[in-house]
Amino acid sequence: MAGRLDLDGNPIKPITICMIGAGGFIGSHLCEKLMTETPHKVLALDVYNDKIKHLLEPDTLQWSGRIQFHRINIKHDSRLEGLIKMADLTINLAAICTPADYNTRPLDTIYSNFIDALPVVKYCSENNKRLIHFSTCEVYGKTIGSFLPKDHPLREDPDFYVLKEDTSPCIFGSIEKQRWSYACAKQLIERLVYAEGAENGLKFTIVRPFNWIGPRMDFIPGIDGPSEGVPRVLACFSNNLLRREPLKLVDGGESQRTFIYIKDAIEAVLLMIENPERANGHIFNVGNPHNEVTVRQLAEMMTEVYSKVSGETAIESPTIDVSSKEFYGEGYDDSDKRIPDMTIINRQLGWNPKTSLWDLLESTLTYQHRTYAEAVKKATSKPVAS
Ligand SMILES: NC(=O)c1ccc[n+]([C@@H]2O[C@H](COP(=O)([O-])OP(=O)(O)OC[C@H]3O[C@@H](n4cnc5c(N)ncnc54)[C@H](O)[C@@H]3O)[C@@H](O)[C@H]2O)c1
Ligand SMILES: O=C(O)[C@H]1O[C@H](OP(=O)(O)OP(=O)(O)OC[C@H]2O[C@@H](n3ccc(=O)[nH]c3=O)[C@H](O)[C@@H]2O)[C@H](O)[C@@H](O)[C@@H]1O
Repeated sequence: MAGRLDLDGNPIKPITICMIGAGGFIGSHLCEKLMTETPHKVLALDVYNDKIKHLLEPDTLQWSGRIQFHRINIKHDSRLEGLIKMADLTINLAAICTPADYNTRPLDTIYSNFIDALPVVKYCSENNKRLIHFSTCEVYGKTIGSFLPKDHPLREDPDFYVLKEDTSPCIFGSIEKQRWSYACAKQLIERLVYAEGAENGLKFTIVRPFNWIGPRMDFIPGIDGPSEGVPRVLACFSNNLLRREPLKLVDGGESQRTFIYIKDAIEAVLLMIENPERANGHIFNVGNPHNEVTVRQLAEMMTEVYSKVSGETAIESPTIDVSSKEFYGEGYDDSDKRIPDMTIINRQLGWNPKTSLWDLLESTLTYQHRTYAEAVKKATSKPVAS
């Protein structure tokens, strides 16, 4: 760890980071990276800590003393400002960010992604502290190309679908399509952070993740989360595979996504943390433009990879079509395609993703199988109470 240098060859000084939402999927990987590869200290804030328990106990861990967990709900906790003041940098990850909530709990979604983030921005600005705020690729909404007729040649033109931080518009559906409550709240908090930078000199970086996936993402319904809960697609499909049920393709599984391995993405965040001069004032897409698939192709690939890692043959009909109304309820809508432009992050931080979709699914599904297969078997073999 000694002698670590930033991208300009300067020694990296140890800092204290106030990480809000540290107990979630991204937070747990970021804490792990910071503890194992850097000398930085983390004040880890969250309402849960199950996903970082392995970093907090026991006291003999080489980094004990460098990570401190604070069980705090930022909605209502007067300790928040003090913790931000104690740190050099605040990273805000806290949010409701599962699509099943956007149209069914729009108020909670808007409060979580906008109102609850306001004091964090304010305390950073007033106390002259640097902020890395987690937004989302969903702020781009739909592509311009999606409004062209299906067979229009311009749909093939990258100008009509590649998403660029500084030039692409944000295109959402109508208000009754409540799916966009999340994207719209994230867009407004981005605008607020940006304005604090412009008017009051806040040093900020905004991250727009494009479908980061890997171990510890969300939960498996009925095992470590509610039976009726609907997590993001990786966990939905993992759950179906573990239970030997068909994978559900919403509206035919035609939407396209680019998936990036969490460990590649965390490398990008570490570069932002340790190169403030290069990261401040920027909005960064963080994704893997080479890993594009339709959701149907993702289902097929996950089925194949899961068979390989579990040694179980796939079921006879591995997928089933469901309507979005049936799966998510009224007010659902979707992003059609998400290809991140990588020019800015490449220029500022020299970062590129490495892991192919096949490889990242292989390591992630190996983890899912090892972590959940026994528990699912037990849960499904329980006799039904009469
Ligand atoms: N995973 C992705 O690919 C992805 C993509 C786009 C955007 N993001 C954004 O990145 C951030 C982190 O995402 P994630 O995938 O780790 O989600 P996650 O749900 O796993 O983590 C969010 C964490 O924030 C905590 N939290 C929520 N509200 C809180 C509150 N009021 N007080 C304290 N803690 C609170 C939750 O308990 C949770 O542990 C979110 O802002 C999300 O919108 C993630
Ligand atoms: O991860 C991201 O970058 C962002 O996008 C996600 O949104 P989305 O990609 O639509 O969410 P997923 O639940 O991962 O769904 C991906 C696609 O799979 C489909 N899906 C999902 C679950 C399922 O069982 N079947 C299925 O076909 C969805 O309809 C959607 O088209 C979430 O909004 C956020 O976590 C985040 O901000």
